[in-house]
Parts: sequence; structure tokens; C-alpha cells
Amino acid sequence: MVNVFDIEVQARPDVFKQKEQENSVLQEKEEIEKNETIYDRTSFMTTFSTDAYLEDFYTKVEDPAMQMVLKFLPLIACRIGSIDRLLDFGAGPTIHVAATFRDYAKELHLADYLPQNREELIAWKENRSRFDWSTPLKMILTQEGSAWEQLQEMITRTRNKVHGIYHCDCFQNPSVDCPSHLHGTFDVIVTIFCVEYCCNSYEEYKNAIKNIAGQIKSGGHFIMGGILEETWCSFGGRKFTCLYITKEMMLEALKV
Ligand SMILES: C[S@@+](CC[C@H](N)C(=O)[O-])C[C@H]1O[C@@H](n2cnc3c(N)ncnc32)[C@H](O)[C@@H]1O
Repeated sequence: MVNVFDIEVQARPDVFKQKEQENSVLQEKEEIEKNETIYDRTSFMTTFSTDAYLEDFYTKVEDPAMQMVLKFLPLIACRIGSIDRLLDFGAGPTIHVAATFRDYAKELHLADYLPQNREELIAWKENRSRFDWSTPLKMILTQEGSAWEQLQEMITRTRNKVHGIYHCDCFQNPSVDCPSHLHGTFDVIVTIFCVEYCCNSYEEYKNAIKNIAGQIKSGGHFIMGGILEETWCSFGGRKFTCLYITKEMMLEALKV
């Protein structure tokens, strides 16, 4: 039995409704719509641009879904309190989840399917990433009621607590390639904007959630953020498929 927190977010087309007021974003939308190709998981390896993803979602953080995640996560982390071990499953090239839990978890573990994203995570851990995380991290500090002067300390503390960066695959069991003694020992698993991009059917979605949640220790917590009722999303000027999921389908899948 595990506890479940879900972060309900708006479908990404709302991003466009908001951004359409800005000329630069209008241009981007036109570019995307001109490119009718919708990429799926078979081309993830070659089409997912780590730099474009970070640039699009984590420089200014204008996307309402991302803003919502950064708003809710610090509150959820605070409610859960002290834990031994956290895993961000499908972290992509991102460290904001780890940063949110830096003061609560003894160990932070990150996992992603794509080598280019794991390489970025390793670069960040080794302090050689060129990406500037200031904007999202300051948003987290604001939510916590912490001073922005603590930014550098936040980064150092998070970096020091990242114990492992692994390959993961939600279609495998075990779903994460961490040392075997860690399997099933995570007090908290967070997975955000991940499962619905990987799955082509509801059966796959349910199975993926089962495989991910299987790594949580008994009595632990599962925090899942995802896109509801959408069939594609875009970043880096490309469209990617997204499995259409309703809130009811998501809650049903969490019972498996
Ligand atoms: C949209 S990104 C989300 C990244 C990050 N969690 C965030 O909130 O920004 C989706 C992630 O799913 C990962 N992914 C793709 N196929 C996967 C699979 N079979 N198992 C687990 N993760 C997968 C990709 O590598 C990618 O980093």
C-alpha cells in the first residue's frame, strides 16, 4: 500500500492561449503547426533535444503546467516531511524535483530513459552543466518562504545529496537500473510529465504505473504529475504524441 499525491495540471494547449498575446510565441506556434510530423516514442532517442527542452520549459517557466508543479511540489514535500530516499523517475534533464526535496531526503536519486538527459544530469552533478536553473529554483524558494540568497546553498545541498543517476524504463520490471539493494526501497517516487508520453495504450499506461510504483517501499508515497486529455505536446519546435488520459482513467490506473 502506498500513498498517492497527484498534481493535476492543465492541458498544454492552454499554454498557447496564454502565450498568444506574445508575438514571439505566436511565431513559434506557427512554426510548430507548419511541421505536421508528430514524433512518438520510437524516435525519442534521436528527436528529444535536451537543450531545447530545458530552454523551452525551464528558462522563463511560462508554461502554466510547469508553474503549477513548482507551486505544489514544495507543499507536498513539506507535508511528507523527512524521508531516507527519493527517486525522480523520468527526470529528463531536470533537477527541480531533487532541489525541492533537498532538506527532506537523505538521498536523492535521478533516473531517465534517454542517454542525452542522463548526460545532462551527470554534468549538473559534476558542476559542468551550462544550464542556469535560477528561475525555477527561485520559484521553489519563494514557495518555501526562503530567501533567494539561499540559491547557491540550495544548489550545493541538492548536488551533494544526489547519490545516483540511472537508466529507467517504465515498461521493464524492475523499472530502474539502480543497484539491486535499492530496488523497492524508495520512500518517495516522483514522476512528472513522463508516463503519458511513453505509452501508446491505456493497458501500457497501467502497466507502466505498476512498474514505477513497484519501486516504492511499503507505506511510501507516489507523486505523479501529468497531462490530462491531450494527444500531443510540443517543445523544441517539435510535436510529440501524448496518450489521451482522463482523471478517472488516471485514478483507476493508480489502483492497479
Ligand atoms: C517530457 S519529459 C519529462 C521530464 C521531467 N520529468 C520534467 O518534468 O520536465 C519525458 C521524459 O520521459 C522519458 N522517457 C521516455 N521513455 C521512457 C520510458 N520508457 N521509461 C521511462 N521514461 C521514459 C524521457 O527520457 C523524458 O525525459
